Amino acid sequence: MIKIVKSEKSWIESNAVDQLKKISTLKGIIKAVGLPDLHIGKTPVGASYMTKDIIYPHIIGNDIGCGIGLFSTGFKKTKFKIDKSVKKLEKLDMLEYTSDSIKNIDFPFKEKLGTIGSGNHFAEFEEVNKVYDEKALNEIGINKNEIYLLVHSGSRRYGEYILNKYIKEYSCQNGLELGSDAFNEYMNEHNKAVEFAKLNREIIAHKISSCVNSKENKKLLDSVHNSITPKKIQDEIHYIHRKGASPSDIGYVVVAGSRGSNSYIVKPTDNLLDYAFSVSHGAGRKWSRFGCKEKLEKVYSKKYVRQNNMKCNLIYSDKNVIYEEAPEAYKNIERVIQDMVDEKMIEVVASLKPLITYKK
Ligand SMILES: Nc1nc2c(ncn2[C@@H]2O[C@H](COP(=O)(O)O)[C@@H](O)[C@H]2O)c(=O)[nH]1
Ligand SMILES: [Mn+2]
Repeated sequence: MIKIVKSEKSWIESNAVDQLKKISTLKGIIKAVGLPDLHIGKTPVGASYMTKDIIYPHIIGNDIGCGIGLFSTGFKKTKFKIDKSVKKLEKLDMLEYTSDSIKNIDFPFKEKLGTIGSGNHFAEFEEVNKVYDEKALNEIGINKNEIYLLVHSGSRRYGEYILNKYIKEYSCQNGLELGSDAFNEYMNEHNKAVEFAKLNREIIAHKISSCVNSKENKKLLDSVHNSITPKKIQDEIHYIHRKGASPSDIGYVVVAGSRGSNSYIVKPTDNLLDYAFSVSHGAGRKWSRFGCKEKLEKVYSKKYVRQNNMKCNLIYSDKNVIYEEAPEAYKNIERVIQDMVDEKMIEVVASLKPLITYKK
């Protein structure tokens, strides 16, 4: 019932495993899976659960629909001017009202559409670093000589509003029973927040691409890592709760690394029932946000903050992200990927190298 994907070489903090074990005791939880990026959170991140006849909104938390999208830019590697793009992006204010394009959209909190949000949410220009499966890359529509845009963001205040409403009205531990009004209302709002978050990533990609005068902005991949999704298994509907976990049943997904490491495009194996149809969504935190500044302040020079050893440029407004979202605060992405390859959960398609990370 509980499965932790881990090898002798990888590290998962015991507190996160304890958190996962506690959640697995909730009524109706059939399966609880800790993926290689498992780490502590309000509920553990990097986890996936399968339930029947009941759902638990607090497990997936407030950022309903958070996910990762990959977009084309049309820039050839050789033509992409990093310094020029950095200068343009430094002047971009994502909080500025988006445009007439969202005028007719009917969503609560729609003024937040097109904003990235704080913490580890980002938009990042990538070059294809290493190709492992050329055929798969062609199938996705990726040209190894071009530049791509990775966007990680969610439903902003909308998801938070939905979760707070359900926490106030219902007990987290009791969950919402299938067939109840609360279940139907939550799922209805949850599905809208998932759509909101997807649209948000598209608008962010459009704004960033326009800012650097890209001529193309096609969505190639998109995966949601915080959601509750129905899944038919042997004619019975189950509910997959993913908290910082990507679906294994939608085709190719991106597993994010950090702004100081590669990210990976992977192909999940078919029918990962034992893993609640999920794979890792990222590297996962090694350090909690608290304490990062103390650990890194004396080590980082001003120059290194702007451009790290991967030569990735950082654009930020909140100084705290320098430390709290530092590459050092995350686990080793190569280990996370290898653990999933060894477990036969994924095949690697390509790695992406970060060039510019925008966190404003
Ligand atoms: N390529 C980048 N990946 C990053 C960056 N900051 C964080 N991350 C990765 O994203 C996941 C997703 O986080 P979550 O909030 O949804 O749990 C995280 O585990 C990191 O591996 C970045 O700047 N660039
Ligand atoms: Mn996220």
